[in-house]
Amino acid sequence: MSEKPVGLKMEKLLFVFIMFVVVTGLALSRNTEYDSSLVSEHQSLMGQKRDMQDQIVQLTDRLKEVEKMKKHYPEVNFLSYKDRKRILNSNRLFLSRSIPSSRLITYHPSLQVTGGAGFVGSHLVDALMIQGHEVTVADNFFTGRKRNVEHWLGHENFELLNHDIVNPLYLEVDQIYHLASPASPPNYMYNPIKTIKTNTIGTINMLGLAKRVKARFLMASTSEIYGDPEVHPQQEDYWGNVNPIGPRACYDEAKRVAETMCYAYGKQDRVEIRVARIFNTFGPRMHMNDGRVVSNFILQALQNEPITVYGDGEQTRSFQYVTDLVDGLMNLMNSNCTLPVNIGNPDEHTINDFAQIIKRLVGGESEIVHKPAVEDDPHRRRPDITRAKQLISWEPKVPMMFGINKTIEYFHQEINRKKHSERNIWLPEYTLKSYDKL
Ligand SMILES: O=c1ccn([C@@H]2O[C@H](COP(=O)(O)OP(=O)(O)O[C@H]3OC[C@@H](O)[C@H](O)[C@H]3O)[C@@H](O)[C@H]2O)c(=O)[nH]1
Repeated sequence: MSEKPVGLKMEKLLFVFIMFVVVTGLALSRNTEYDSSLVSEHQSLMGQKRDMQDQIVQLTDRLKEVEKMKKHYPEVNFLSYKDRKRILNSNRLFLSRSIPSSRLITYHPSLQVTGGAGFVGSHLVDALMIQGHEVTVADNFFTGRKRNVEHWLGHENFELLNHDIVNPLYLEVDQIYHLASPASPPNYMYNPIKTIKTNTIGTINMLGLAKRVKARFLMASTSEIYGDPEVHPQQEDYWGNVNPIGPRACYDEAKRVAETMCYAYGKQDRVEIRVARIFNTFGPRMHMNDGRVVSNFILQALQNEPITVYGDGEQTRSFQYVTDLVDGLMNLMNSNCTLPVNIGNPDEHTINDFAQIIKRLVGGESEIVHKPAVEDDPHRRRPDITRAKQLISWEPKVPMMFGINKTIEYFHQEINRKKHSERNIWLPEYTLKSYDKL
């Protein structure tokens, strides 16, 4: 056996040692890299976690805000589809070839209130909604306001259409409350032609709709059809005393012809009609610029301005609170009575008395002043409500002082509004309890 030289052995040993060092070094360096990549991965995960936690906090805050904004509707009665008299044939409108498809409205409410965003209309909407009906409002916002029905927007039983009834409207309804028209003398005199069109063409359109879908139709007529009455109190069979070319004629005569059209459709086309002759009415949600005596006097007294009595103030009016009127309209609609019915409170006052009452209830420094008399202003007005009592079991319940105080409260809030966000939404005065009998 040949002996390897020592130098060669040493070389080998050195080589093995170097290899050992190199391999170990490599292995060690790989471990370190592995560890550092784990650390950076961990750090990035922690970063993501923090981001997500921030996002969760932000989302939770937003959810809380949304919860705050969530609409809470007044509680409404639940009526089955059967009780709602809902029309079930959802294709019925589409089968009619005479209706342009752009005009088709594909849902099927059971009640329609024209002028439903107005003062009286919006209170009626409240009552019908709380009873559990599906209500469609058609309003052109000439004197109505979205705010009056804002508390129902988005409710599944409610629909609001920006629609002027001077144009035809096609939808499927069981009952039509036709209230659309300016009602305050300054408003209806401001645009007499529009007032005439709304009450004539608009009424024809709505009667046409009632005829097509076999809906019952209630016409909101007025005590003004009696004109400056020569009979006192006014019974429904009094024919009235109207100046056909005076400044009030656009309203008085248009409402008279609207009544005539109702009875013509009733006779010729068997439309089920109801006619309410509405006497002076007041309450919350009257417009600040309404111009009628109740809102004028309250606003003047609240702002310490002179209370303006037109003429000698010895003319009389009988004032009803709006919820009484709404009850009367619904009683009439659901009765068998096809005769015109006075809906008003026979509690009669001179305008001078009325100015004193408002001044006393509001307080303040206002003086009562007299302004020139209004042309053709009726001298006396008081409803005879015998027919309403007998045929629709209705009479007013709300004492005038109670109603006036509520109206003062409303106008007080209204004049103290400083920002648009202060909505002054007058919530429904009806609750489910009002309809215990349902
Ligand atoms: O600031 C005012 C406003 C009105 N008045 C008087 O108060 C009386 C009532 O006037 P309103 O304007 O409130 O109402 P009117 O009775 O003239 O008409 C009303 O009648 C019944 C409804 O159908 C209508 O809402 C409306 O036409 C009138 O004699 C009027 O001249 C004032 O003395 N001062």
